[in-house]
Amino acid sequence: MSFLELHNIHKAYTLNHHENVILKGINLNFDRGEFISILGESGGGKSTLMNIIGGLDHQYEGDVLIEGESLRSMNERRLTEYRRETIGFIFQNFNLVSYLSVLDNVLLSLKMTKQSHAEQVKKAASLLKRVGLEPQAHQYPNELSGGQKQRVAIARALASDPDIIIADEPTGALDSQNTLEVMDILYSIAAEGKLVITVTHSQEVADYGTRIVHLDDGQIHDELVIGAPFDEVAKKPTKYRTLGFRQMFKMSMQHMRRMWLRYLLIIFGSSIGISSIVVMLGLGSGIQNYMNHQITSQVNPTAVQVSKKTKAVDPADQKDAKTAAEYKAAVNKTQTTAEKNAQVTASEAKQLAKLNYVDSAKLGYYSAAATTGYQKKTVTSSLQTDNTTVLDKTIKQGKRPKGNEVLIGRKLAKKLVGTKHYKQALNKSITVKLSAVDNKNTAVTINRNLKVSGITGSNDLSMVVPAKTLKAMYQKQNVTYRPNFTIVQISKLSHVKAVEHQIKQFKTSDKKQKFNYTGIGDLVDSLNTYIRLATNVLTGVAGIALLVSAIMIIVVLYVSVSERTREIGVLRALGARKRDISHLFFAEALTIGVLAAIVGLIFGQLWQALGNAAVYSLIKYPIVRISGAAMLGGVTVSVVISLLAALAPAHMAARLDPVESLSHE
Ligand SMILES: Nc1ncnc2c1ncn2[C@@H]1O[C@H](COP(=O)(O)OP(=O)(O)OP(=O)(O)O)[C@@H](O)[C@H]1O
Repeated sequence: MSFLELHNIHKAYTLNHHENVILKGINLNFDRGEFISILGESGGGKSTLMNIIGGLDHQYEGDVLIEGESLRSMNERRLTEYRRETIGFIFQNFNLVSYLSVLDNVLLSLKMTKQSHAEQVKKAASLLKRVGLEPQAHQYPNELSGGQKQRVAIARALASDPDIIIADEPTGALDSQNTLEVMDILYSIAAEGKLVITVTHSQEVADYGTRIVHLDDGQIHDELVIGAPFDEVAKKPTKYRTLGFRQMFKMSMQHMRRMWLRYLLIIFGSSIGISSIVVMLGLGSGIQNYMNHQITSQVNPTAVQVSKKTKAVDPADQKDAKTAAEYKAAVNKTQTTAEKNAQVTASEAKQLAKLNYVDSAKLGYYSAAATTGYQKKTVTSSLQTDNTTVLDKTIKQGKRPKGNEVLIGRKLAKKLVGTKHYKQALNKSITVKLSAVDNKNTAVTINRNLKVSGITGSNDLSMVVPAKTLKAMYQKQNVTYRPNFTIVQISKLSHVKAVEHQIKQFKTSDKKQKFNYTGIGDLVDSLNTYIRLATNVLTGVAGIALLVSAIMIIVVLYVSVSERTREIGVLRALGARKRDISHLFFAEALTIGVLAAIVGLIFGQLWQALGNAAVYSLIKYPIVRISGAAMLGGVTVSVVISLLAALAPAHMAARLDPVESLSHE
């Protein structure tokens, strides 16, 4: 059994329904230490045969046996292994990876061995020394002569220490001096006990070998042994591995660095999409925050004022009155009835406090018909007991009322002490009067001097007094204190609607709605929903930019696949798996995605700073607020979109036929 055996190899191409038979039954045996020259005219099928031996082409009839193992029986994984471990390819047109240095080109093959990085670099350096290119280790292929390039290719082919070197017209593109040098190296490789198979149509080159095989018109015409094969040399076993994602990532980086302008532009383009998305989200949350800030600085949106739904009291008694005294009594009675109807009882407040999402329900009293007197002035005003709807933020001068104190609105202060010096109302004693009906159905005036503890920014004639004080004032005049509202404090703004819905469900005995409620929580919540909706629409529109960038990435990657088709062929010939090839493009997409996200976030921050600076003098509030979550979302979207964009190009690259890739022009 020979080391390598070809059994009746037939190969045909079908072009335009016409079958073109290239190899017509090739039977050949090869052994280690042989230096075989396959000699023949152009188009005779030499390269086709080499591709079959090298495991690149498996569309043929017959079989190739390597140490008795049939290539035909090998699956994809085993064939890749065969190319990686057994075969070293040298091509007529060198096929070096243009964006890798000489050293990295050689290392590419070594990366598929399990040696340490230091060992790999040492081995690469020694191979370059062997082919006389140590000084050029850090140069790039386009800085080398043809002969030098071919010597790099030889070093690369030797790097994985394969048993067979296939050199397809290695000197075809070289002058006689370089031909001599390259053939000397190939000879020395055979002398080390490897099987070297060269393809040539030069008799002079063929004469270097130990055996010449004439292949013409797809057939072996004759074989000529011109020298003894070299002895086999025992070699140290090499452990192999596949190219991992890290290696492919590194290669992608090297490729992107060489094509930096193209990738810079695509990263810039994609970053516009990401920055517009994060800025739109930031603007949405900024506007929402601003609106909420503006609203909540005036009112408490989580406090709902609940009062009784009342009907006008039938004044029948008044109509029936015969004397002035009877009429007065009827009027007083009507007022008491109205007050009773409007009363919110302690047990009702308790029921309201028990509703879902409600923290508390506190009773209070409101009257729209109070009067306020200061010196000789009397002003009709409203009065309410202190409660959580009166925000500290609204008190512009002084503080909340305690004991015999009252908090008044700015407008009332202006009416009482004059527009210019209204602040002087602070700490002044004013008279607060309310007309009421006592327990004996007699009209009385509730009256007390209260000290102005504070002035609110409110533009109405309002007074706020502590509930205790008002209660005491009522009791003093023998008037029953009947709270007519309760402040329902809700745990969260988003629960206001739900609580209001529950309040609506309270019914009177005649099945009518029992309570009215006033509050702006519902409105604020709806407003927030609209802003969120508008933000989502704007973000969606900004997302179109992302779609465009995804298309740009797809185009760039397709261009990249097309430009790198030969490189893909070389990598496959060196023993890279299909998956390694797709990793090459996923790594590029990942890099584009991450860099675009970073640049996009930087732009976003820049827009945020500019936008906020532009409107700050106007609203004194940062209108763009890019949150951490929006930034994280931006990065994720960018990376995911880039990877999705890479799917089709990476898949196409991985499925490229190695032979067609290598002959790609
Ligand atoms: N993919 C292909 N489809 C169709 N025909 C092909 C294909 N590849 C090669 N051929 C044909 O096969 C024949 C043999 O080609 P091959 O490259 O093996 O010849 P060769 O002996 O190596 O020639 P040269 O010395 O010029 O490199 C040629 O006639 C060529 O046109």
